[in-house]
Amino acid sequence: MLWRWGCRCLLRVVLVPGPSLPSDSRRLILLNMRRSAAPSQLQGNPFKKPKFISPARSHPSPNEEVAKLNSDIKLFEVAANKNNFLQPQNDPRTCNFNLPTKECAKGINHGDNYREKYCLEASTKTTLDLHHTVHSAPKEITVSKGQEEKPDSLVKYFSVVWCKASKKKHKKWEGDGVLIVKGKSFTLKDLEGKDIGRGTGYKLKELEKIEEGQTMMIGGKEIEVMGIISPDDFNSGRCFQFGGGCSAILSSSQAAKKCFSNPFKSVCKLSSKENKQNSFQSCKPRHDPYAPNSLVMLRPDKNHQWLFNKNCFPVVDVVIDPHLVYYLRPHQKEGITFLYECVMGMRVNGRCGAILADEMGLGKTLQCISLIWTLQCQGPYGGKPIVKKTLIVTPGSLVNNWKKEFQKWLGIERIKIFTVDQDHKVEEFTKSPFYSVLIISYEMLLRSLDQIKNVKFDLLICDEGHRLKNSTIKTTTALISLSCEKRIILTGTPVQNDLQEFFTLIDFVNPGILGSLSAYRKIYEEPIIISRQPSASEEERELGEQRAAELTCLTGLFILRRTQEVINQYLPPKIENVVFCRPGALQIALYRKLLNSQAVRFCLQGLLENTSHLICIGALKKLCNHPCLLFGSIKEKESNSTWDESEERNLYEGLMNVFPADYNPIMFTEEESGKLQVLSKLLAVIRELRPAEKVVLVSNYTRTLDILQEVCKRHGYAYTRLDGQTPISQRQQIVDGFNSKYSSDFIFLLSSKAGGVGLNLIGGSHLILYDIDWNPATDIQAMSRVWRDGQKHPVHIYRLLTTGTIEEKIYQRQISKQGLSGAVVDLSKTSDHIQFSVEELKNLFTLHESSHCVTHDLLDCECTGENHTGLRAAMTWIFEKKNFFLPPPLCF
Ligand SMILES: Nc1ncnc2c1ncn2[C@@H]1O[C@H](COP(=O)(O)OP(=O)(O)OP(=O)(O)O)[C@@H](O)[C@H]1O
Ligand SMILES: [Mg+2]
Repeated sequence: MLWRWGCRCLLRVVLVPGPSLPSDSRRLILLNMRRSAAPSQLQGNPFKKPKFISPARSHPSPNEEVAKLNSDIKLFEVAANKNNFLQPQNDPRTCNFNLPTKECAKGINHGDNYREKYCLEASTKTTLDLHHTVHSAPKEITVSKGQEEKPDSLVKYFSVVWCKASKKKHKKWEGDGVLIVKGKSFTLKDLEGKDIGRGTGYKLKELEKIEEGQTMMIGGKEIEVMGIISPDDFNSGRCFQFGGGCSAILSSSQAAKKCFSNPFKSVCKLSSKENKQNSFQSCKPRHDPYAPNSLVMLRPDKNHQWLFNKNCFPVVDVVIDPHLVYYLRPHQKEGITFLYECVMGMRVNGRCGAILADEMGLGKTLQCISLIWTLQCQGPYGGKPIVKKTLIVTPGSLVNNWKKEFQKWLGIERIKIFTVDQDHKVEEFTKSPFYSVLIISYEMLLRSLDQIKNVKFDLLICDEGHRLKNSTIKTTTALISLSCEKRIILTGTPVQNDLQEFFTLIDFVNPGILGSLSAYRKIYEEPIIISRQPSASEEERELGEQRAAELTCLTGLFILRRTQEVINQYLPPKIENVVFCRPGALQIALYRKLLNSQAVRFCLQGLLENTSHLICIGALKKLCNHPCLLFGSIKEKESNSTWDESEERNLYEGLMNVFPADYNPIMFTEEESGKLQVLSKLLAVIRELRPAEKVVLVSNYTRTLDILQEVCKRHGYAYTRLDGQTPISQRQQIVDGFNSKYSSDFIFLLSSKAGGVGLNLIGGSHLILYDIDWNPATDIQAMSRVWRDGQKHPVHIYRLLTTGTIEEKIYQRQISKQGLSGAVVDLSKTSDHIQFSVEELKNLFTLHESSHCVTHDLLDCECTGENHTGLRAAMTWIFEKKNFFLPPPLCF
């Protein structure tokens, strides 16, 4: 027997197989609810067992029952029958059961079999049955570890209702709960996962006998057992069914199925003459859905129509403008289809949010522009446009880039864009009916929030939206306060395995879908984090993994991430070089001194505050970039009044004596830093061998950029610079200038933290990462600035690392943790918070002086790093004194 709970009524739906039933061997029987006091019963709790109805027994006919129901339920039934959504779950791709099936309309291109691919992709991640409200009624109490185990390890799960113990005849149940019985003890949890009762020492026999319908007194609470929960439903967290998330997804499975209406045929009769005329005019799709290569969006199913087509307009195909389709890559067509279905509420019923987390350079901007243009001109109901006004919020440096992209793909006539800057205020936009798209930076948004709130935006796009991962920052609260329902986050850098940040992003696009934060913590975050700790038991590990898989599955419906591989074929080759540079003599002396400082020794003994090691790490990183940076920091600190008590004093003690007595940081030399020396020669090689090519030089620190700028000046290289201080209004101009073939700039100095995201720097084909970040995503972000659509030359990436130092250790950590950026769609990978054990700190705070590349040694690779071709060979040759090691890329 399969059963499910109706989505918005006090009724249960029971599906009974039987020989005399219709073709799909099942029918729906709608039962009146047995009781209604507990909250879940008002919303529908699938883990409450409905009254069993034997297939052989006679029931009231479905028709009789249906007659009692409201139209909502009728629709539910019809949709169910039509779409066969209650089919047995033989398909291993159960996780994606909710996804729309392949279009039925022959000859219409609905996006390159996207759904099939998506299904397969996700199915490799988890085999969980998302369609959790449809499952076999449990036959017997399930035991988690096999019947033959000791009774103490037997675990059973029950859905219950509970109230405080009382002698009243008519109980008023206070809530639903989950009862976990393990050996002689039990735990009672509410549906937010919180423990509300515990007990131990019960008679084993009594606990073993618990069955459905039984009432019991435990831990001062009276409970009634409503049903048995399978270990799988408990482990995945589905039994908690909180926050409406599950029911939303449940409904979508009914909704998102196949098309059923002819695009040219009205679904219902329109009464007035005027309506008929309107419908006649707008009945035709804007573009021909049958034209070759046309890209047609999924037609709304009956459930969607019932919800959103109250006026019974005819259903019209929504077809992407062929002018755009001509340029779209296959993954972009899929992306547009995905975004359309999300914002139209076709994927998760009643939720219109999406996260497009494609890797950098995949053209998220074009996908959004195509969506906006489509929704602004078309809609599935009578062709009526879905969106009038769109708000795009983006980092300041990208405001004009968005405008440029609109113009690039749609010209200046089709759509009117307003960008906010110093001279163009939001008022201008609000007063004019002329503009349909407002592009604003996050900073300006905060300043103009009141005016923005007065405009009714139908679509909100947050570019580089990972910055919204912190729910307490002003920008996030400001954006949450906007009433717009259709919300899209664009990010090439998805959240790095922080489950709380992940929640914030999800909750922003689809508010409430994961329930309250406290429930989310109990049901997902805690078990997942516990499972990742080395001390986790096998049971905890399994629970955590299953909860992670379920979370991935739930959110996978509205998160899409593709990797750069999908555009590799359109791009020139990319050659990545990791250049290990030997530190200079001064650097080595200072490094040794720092490692011998009291601060570092205390850190290793665990005697200092948590953050102290970060100060030590910061000092070592500065030193690797150039000793003059460390010199500057010490001088600055010395003049500070708190210097005497500060931890830095312990770190820097005696360091000044290592510098030459007359050391002047302004007069720094290249020889003092191994990396700077290599950089200077590398620039010379590029200049000599590839005079027409340009270089993007990236650092995380503005002070380091100052040094690099000075090097440019000394060598007479024309340069341009973009960092956090660059006024937003000038940023696009600087980027355009560098990208122009007429520009004489040889070098683009870029602060990766301040301006790395989203920029197109295809004018440069060499990118040098002068320093390394803990987070590999920051480096990948920077690299993606040059290796993207529009790049004409083969791209060379050089990552400079100081041999034997902390930089190598960070790099090793990066390569061992690479792949984490997939975290947004695969949360089951380990956490990457920077928490160091004393062992790790010991490793970090060691200088390896004898090796020319510790990372290479670790690989046990025999190569000498000498057999290079092309530019790499030239580099090796031109350098008179080989103060670097360049292993072949395949080494790593
Ligand atoms: N189909 C296409 N054909 C040619 N060029 C394209 C196509 N799609 C995108 N581009 C170009 O590729 C470049 C990168 O696109 P875009 O800036 O949208 O990437 P992105 O996904 O937003 O990356 P990031 O995460 O770095 O911001 C842009 O110059 C854009 O015009
Ligand atoms: Mg972008």
